[in-house]
Amino acid sequence: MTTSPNWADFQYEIYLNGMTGAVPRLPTDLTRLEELTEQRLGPGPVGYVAGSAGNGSTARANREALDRRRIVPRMLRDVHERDLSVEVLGHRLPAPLALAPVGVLSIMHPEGESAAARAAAARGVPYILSSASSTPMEQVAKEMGDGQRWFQLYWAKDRDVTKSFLDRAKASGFTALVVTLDTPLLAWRPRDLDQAYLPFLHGVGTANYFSDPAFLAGLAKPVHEDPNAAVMHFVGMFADPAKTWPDLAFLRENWDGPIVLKGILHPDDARRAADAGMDGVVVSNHGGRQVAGSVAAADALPRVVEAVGDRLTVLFDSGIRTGDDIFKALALGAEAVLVGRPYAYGLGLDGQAGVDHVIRCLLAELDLTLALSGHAGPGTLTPDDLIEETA
Ligand SMILES: Cc1cc2nc3c(=O)[nH]c(=O)nc-3n(C[C@H](O)[C@H](O)[C@H](O)COP(=O)(O)O)c2cc1C
Ligand SMILES: O=C(O)C(=O)c1ccccc1
Repeated sequence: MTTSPNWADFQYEIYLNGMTGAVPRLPTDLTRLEELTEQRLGPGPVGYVAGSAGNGSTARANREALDRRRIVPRMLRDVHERDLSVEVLGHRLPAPLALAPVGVLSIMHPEGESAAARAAAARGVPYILSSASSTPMEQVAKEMGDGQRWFQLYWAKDRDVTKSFLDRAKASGFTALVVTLDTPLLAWRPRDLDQAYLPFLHGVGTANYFSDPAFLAGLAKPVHEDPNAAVMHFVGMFADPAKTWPDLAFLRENWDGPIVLKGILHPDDARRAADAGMDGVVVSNHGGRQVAGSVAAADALPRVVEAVGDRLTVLFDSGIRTGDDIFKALALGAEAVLVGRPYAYGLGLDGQAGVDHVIRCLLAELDLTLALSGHAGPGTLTPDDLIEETA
């Protein structure tokens, strides 16, 4: 009995459609989406999505660390029936994939996070809604039906706002909480600086705040009377560089479901997460958008898995672009991966259908890579399935 769809069927579907002359609306090599999106949407919004910290070396290192690891395929291991499903945080997922929290998605498409969330829900893939979404969480939740939803928390300075977000997320059916720790400040991002472009200064990505009673209580005037003051209030409070490990107790007390800390790169921080009663970590450097010169996420992953793999759920993101990238992250010990920019570009190019395309390409390619490498599912992957090339 398989609990997961046959993801590789997408390949047959494409070739069958080709018999009537149809080709996919978007490229199946997802690394081409960034350039296409830039051609269609122009440099402003795409610059924000594609941009990273400093001179881009962290984002490049993320790719190099995945590329440097090569798969060693095994033969004659009966892979005719495959199941990509995995158990993550007490839920069975149809594949080891979730959509990463990406804020301000209305700069990519008018339906923004709602369209991405619907695409994820339709494939059974968890959607992690950003605190900085363009649409209030209640609305996005409603559009997801019974799709799995996790809420990403930007841990605000103001306790009342944080508490209010947690209560709203709970009431809207979000099951897991993903707390992003690597963005207590926005990093030095030259592409945004050179364009002097930050979406939320234009009121994009503030919907959860501007619809929040605790946030609104801190404003002297209603948002429509003084939108600039509201934006400045958001900028001053959306994150808090003064937070320390003991502060996690507040989140643990106010959230019943699993809590995952996002942005963990050091094994000692992973151990502290476990000691603080957290349920998981996302090994991530925010897609290279925060610390310029940071360790590549895939290079940090094995040490974190070694430190806490037996105690915590270890997830991974930063640089995943293909099915074989997912294979590699799983072989290094991640239980599932998140993908960020590729689905944002899919959204920009073709709305919900574009996000669906990205999900199907990634999982079809993962399925085929597993099969061709001698694996009927993620469960048999080990670090031994990779070799690391030396320069
Ligand atoms: C445009 C953009 C906005 C993002 N917004 C958030 C956010 O609101 N919260 C968060 O935790 N991470 C955010 N991230 C980081 C992603 O969750 C994820 O860590 C990263 O995109 C993974 O790398 P990848 O883009 O190479 O897949 C954002 C990333 C991008 C590209
Ligand atoms: O741009 C980002 O990477 C990000 O995480 C963010 C932070 C604040 C608002 C929107 C997105």
